[in-house]
Amino acid sequence: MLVLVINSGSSSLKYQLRDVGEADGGREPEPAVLAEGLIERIGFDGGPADHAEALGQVDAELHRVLGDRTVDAVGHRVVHGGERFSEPVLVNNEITRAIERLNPLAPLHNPANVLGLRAIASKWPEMPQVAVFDTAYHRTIPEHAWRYAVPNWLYTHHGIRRYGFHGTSHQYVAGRAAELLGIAPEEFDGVVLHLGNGVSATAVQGGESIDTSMGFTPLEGLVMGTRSGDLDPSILVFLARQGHGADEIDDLLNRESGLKALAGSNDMRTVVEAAESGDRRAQVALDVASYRLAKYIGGYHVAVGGAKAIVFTAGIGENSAAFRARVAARLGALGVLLDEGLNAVRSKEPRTVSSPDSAIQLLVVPTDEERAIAEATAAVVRAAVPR
Ligand SMILES: Nc1ncnc2c1ncn2[C@@H]1O[C@H](COP(=O)(O)OP(=O)(O)O)[C@@H](O)[C@H]1O
Ligand SMILES: CC(=O)OP(=O)(O)O
Ligand SMILES: [Mg+2]
Repeated sequence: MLVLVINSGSSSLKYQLRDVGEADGGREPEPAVLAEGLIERIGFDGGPADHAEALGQVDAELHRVLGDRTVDAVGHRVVHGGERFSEPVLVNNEITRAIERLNPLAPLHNPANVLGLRAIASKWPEMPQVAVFDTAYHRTIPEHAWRYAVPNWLYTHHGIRRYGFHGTSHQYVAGRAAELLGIAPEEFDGVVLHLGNGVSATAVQGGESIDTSMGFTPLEGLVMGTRSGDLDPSILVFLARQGHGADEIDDLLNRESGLKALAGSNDMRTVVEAAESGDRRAQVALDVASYRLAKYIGGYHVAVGGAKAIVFTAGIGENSAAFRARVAARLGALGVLLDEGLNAVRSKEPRTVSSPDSAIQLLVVPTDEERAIAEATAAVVRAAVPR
């Protein structure tokens, strides 16, 4: 089945065309990537006017690759699924409107996801479309972990609770980690660290998410490329009283904070290089980021009743041996021992980077959100349209 995977951002559209094989009882072979690309500057000078025009460009590229074969289904990454969506769903107008109603909860992501859904529906009205939600995997988080200690109307009226994000990645990576350990996914107890531009950690028990560091929005939790993560909420009140507006505070915490604020760059490669050549701000940035992460790992080790593995994934987790080493060095109290030789190996394969004496295994498992979305899309469409 040919599945087009769409990850729409507010001014960008990432796509990938995958050929997903029929499940034959065993593990599916990895779906082949037939085409992929990124269209940027949507709505800006030099770029396409809107998402519909961007899709026209994708269509032209697909024609070139496919000849007279056609796309069978489209799978979308949708960041916020609220409380309603705990599984990937086949999209219709009502579902699209339900996703649109969640726009205020993820203003950076969901409006673009809705544009993508509508653009495809008007271009290919008969095309089956599936929404795969970042929040879905975290629907198993128990109330003691998702509830904020605030008056209940904030929840009942505004949906203010913790949702969690990057779920497609956390679920995929937890499954691959279980495979590497030689156990079933339902037997996996561990901590998954998605360290990309956005950063989140998830406590996984029995293969399910039981806690995660992002909350009501993807701002809570760890230090990220440009996001602050946790801070005292009174800081916002203080800034508001000083006359800073909501948009300015939003910008400050979402786009001007994190590594960018601490070290002058949101790119981990640049920060590590600067730290290694003696830049003190960069060293402090790495200390803050790795210390905060180590505290979450300790907390989640307790939450899952003893982690069997700590798993690194995404751009930084997969590629930055230096950052992994800094995190591991702070986990001595858990009996964690990094193998420096294994940690230095560059590879695209899931692998162990701890020494055999480590009390908890350290794993590196490359994530593949597009693959997970393509496979989920194919499964939903096959179940809905039996052949
Ligand atoms: N070889 C590398 N060494 C260190 N950091 C890397 C490397 N490659 C990518 N990164 C870091 O990964 C981060 C981006 O992660 P990624 O998962 O691609 O983000 P996103 O998908 O959220 O845009 C950046 O901080 C980047 O510096
Ligand atoms: C939800 C989120 O933070 O996504 P990203 O890391 O792609 O920004
Ligand atoms: Mg990412």
